[in-house]
Amino acid sequence: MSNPLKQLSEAGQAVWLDFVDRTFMNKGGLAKLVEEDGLTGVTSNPSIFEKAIGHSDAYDEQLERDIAEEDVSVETAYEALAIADIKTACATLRPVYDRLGAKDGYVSIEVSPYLALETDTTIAAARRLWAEVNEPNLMVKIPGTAPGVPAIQEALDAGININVTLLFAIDAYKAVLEAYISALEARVTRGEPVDRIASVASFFVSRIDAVIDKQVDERVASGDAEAEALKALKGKVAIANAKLAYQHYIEVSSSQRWQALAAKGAMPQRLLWASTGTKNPAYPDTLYVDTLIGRDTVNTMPPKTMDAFRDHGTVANTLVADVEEARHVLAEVERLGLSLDDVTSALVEDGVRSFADAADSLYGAVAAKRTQFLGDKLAGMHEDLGAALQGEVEKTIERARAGGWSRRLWAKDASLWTGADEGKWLAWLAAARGEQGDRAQLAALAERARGFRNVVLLGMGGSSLGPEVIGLILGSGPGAPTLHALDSTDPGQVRTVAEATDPASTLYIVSSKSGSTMEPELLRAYFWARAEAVLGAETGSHFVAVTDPGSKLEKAAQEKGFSAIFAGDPGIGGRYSVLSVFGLVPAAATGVDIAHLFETIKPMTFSCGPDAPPADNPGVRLGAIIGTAAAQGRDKLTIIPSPKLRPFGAWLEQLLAESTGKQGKGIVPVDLEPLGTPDQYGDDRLFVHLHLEGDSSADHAALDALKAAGQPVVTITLHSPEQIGQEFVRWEVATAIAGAVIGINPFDQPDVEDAKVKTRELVNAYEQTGALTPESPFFEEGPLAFYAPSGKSGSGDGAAILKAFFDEAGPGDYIGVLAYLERNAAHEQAIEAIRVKLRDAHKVATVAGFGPRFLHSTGQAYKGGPVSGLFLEITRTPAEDVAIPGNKASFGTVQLAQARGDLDVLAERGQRVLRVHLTDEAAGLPALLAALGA
Ligand SMILES: O=P(O)(O)OC[C@H]1O[C@](O)(CO)[C@@H](O)[C@@H]1O
Repeated sequence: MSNPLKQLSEAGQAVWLDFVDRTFMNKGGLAKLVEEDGLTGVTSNPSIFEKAIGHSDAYDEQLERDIAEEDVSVETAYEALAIADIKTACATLRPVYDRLGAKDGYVSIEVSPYLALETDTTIAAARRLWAEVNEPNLMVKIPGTAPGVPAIQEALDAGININVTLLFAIDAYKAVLEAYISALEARVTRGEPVDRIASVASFFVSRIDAVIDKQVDERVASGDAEAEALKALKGKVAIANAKLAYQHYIEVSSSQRWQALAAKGAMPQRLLWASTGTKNPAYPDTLYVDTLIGRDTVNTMPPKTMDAFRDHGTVANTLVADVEEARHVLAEVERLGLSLDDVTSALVEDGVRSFADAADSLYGAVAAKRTQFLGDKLAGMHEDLGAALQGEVEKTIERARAGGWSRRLWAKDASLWTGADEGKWLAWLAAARGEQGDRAQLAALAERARGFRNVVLLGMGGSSLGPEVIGLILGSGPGAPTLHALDSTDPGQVRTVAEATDPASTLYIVSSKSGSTMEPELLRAYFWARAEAVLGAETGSHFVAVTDPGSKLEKAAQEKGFSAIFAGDPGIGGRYSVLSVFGLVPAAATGVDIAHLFETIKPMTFSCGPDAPPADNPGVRLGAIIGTAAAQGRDKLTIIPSPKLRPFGAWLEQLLAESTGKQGKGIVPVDLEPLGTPDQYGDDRLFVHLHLEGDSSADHAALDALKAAGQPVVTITLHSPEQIGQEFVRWEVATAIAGAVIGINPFDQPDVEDAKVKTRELVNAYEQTGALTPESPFFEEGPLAFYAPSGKSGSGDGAAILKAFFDEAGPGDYIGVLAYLERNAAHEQAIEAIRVKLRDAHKVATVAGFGPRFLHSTGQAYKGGPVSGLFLEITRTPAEDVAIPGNKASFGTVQLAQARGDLDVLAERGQRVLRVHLTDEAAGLPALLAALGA
């Protein structure tokens, strides 16, 4: 005996299934419905796939296979799963399609819900899905939003079957039917066939009642005078709305315009009742099927509704019954001020949002599985944040998800930050994909560099720190030269590099994005003269430049006959440039295999992609954590590296500090501060353990103790040192996102400039007068001379002055030791001792920098970031200075000018500062350590 579902088709209404699931289809569930219930179609949507893929392991095998190719994005991986299912469903329905001569037997797949409000990308997506599924009984589903309608028309015009989804309002449906007819007419005009183009208009039903009924209940509860009339509308409005939509369909079908198309074989665009599962348990479970039965329509049912209807549905020609009553219902809706227009437009918005939410959850599930399958190919991350911070982080992640931050980052949407020029500074995303740097030019350099023993890199900040990390962690390739990165004007340091590198066997890389930074200019003058004395006319062949097009350095390199000039991308700021030529040129010159580097990086770049929602996007997630921690007062990001990864912090410091430290906000990175016990820390820290698998250093136990004491710790695990390349990508994304959380532009560095200007003034004055502007210490003791900006001083002996200064440190403050000294092991040790002493005495974070290196890095945050610093600046009179060819000022003079300029600006910004000048280089530092008790 024919069951009610079958009777429906006999009454002219197609029964479709609003459900797809691989296991269900593999077990023959779909075929059974076709066979036994007369099913003639299938619809899917992002929520349906989310349920299927996100909550079962039926897709794991394919997913694991697909993402073995690591450059498969989450979206591509998801689509491959969905397309495979849709093809299976198309094959199951194909006999129906053939039997009915294309009148039915369709399977729908929806374009990405993120595109619901974009015409062009929707058209492109529809074309892509149509081509990829490549089955005549496919329908591509496009939301019938205002921007969707032109996309629908264009797709139909191109011969693609379309299921228009998310229709709630009769006017929206009218626009869609018009688009269908116009598309067919255009085809007829061009002499193209129209008899195989199918379309349905999916009119959503139950959601309307869900909203209206709620409004009715609220008004009744508030004692509305029209309570009875309002109550009479409950459960009626959605059906009335659908009935009147059908009346429009009948009207248009009988029009001459349609008849002309029908004569050419055009099939009607059927109304499809969607959202037909009953939401209100008080209503019959077959309500939205029983009441909407009519010819040339479709009802797509979730399995539960289908089972209910099969069991106890009633088939009658209800759709055209009681039309006057339907009109009355809608008139009542208006009379009672319920505004169906408002309800339906809100429902469209909700519908778009809820499909996007479902897609987020779906993409998140795919991204999480992807991470699982990538295993050790992807550096891992684990959080122990403590309940309070974790709760705040989850709120940020939800805000980021709802706001589409992963997508907006990659779309270079400046409104993610301050809406300034941020969009212009995101070319580092392409660099992360390995799209920067001419590989042939790099290979040629690598080949030529093999003839050298040393590579001397002259550059500051972003032009030196990344290459130095690569050089120190990955090392030189076999037979390739050794890297010496020089980012200082310290005469001792300049001399050390000069003495270690014979010009005859040295390749010099002068690296500056702007091409006008003072330090590389002076270093270039010095090393050029030194090389020229040995190499004469051959000097240029030992020099290469890396700089942005049109810079002063580019011009100088051309004039001097440098052997190569590598052009940077002006769309990348210095600190984000490591995977562009600024990092790749020194890496290639020292024999790093660039292709292999990007192979290693790839899993991270894809995992941080636009389609990986924040919770499952390693970069965005980390950004949410560090940004939220900073906003909650945990703004001292303390880097605890495995020994082999120690160099990474210098690069990370610049990235975090220069990007976020401005407008009195931001993150203060704390690098190379030895790990202490819980009692030595306040509640302003976030620890990041940069862990290299296999390292069993003592820090593990200390970190466990911190976690147990409630300090937040993020553990990042690299499975090999090579994965350091992945961390460049993760942290660049994280920093950009942290900028969005903190609410600043992470791509400018406004405060660095001020110190540069002050330094320039001092150096220029020196060039004219032969002396720096005079200054006098407020106190002298042996080899120590104490300076403070005007009006500030101290009393007692050196130890007392230092004590009084540091005693000002309170909770949340930090102490900075800014050493304008040679960066060498002995000085590093001395500074570490000072930091530990001060941290333990005052329970505050300590940072340190060698000047002028840190000026182009953390200096931005010290000047523009939180005004909670106490800075001890250490300068000295060098025992042996180094002259700079073509300049009156020596390196020692320039360095001192930089220190003074820096101190002035720090003081101007309200930071607390004290300078100790070592008048005797050898005796000074021990005397200072003694005065500090370190
Ligand atoms: O590559 P350039 O233009 O010489 O700049 C070096 C560094 O100086 C800074 O501009 C800060 O002074 C950094 O942002 C940059 O990385």
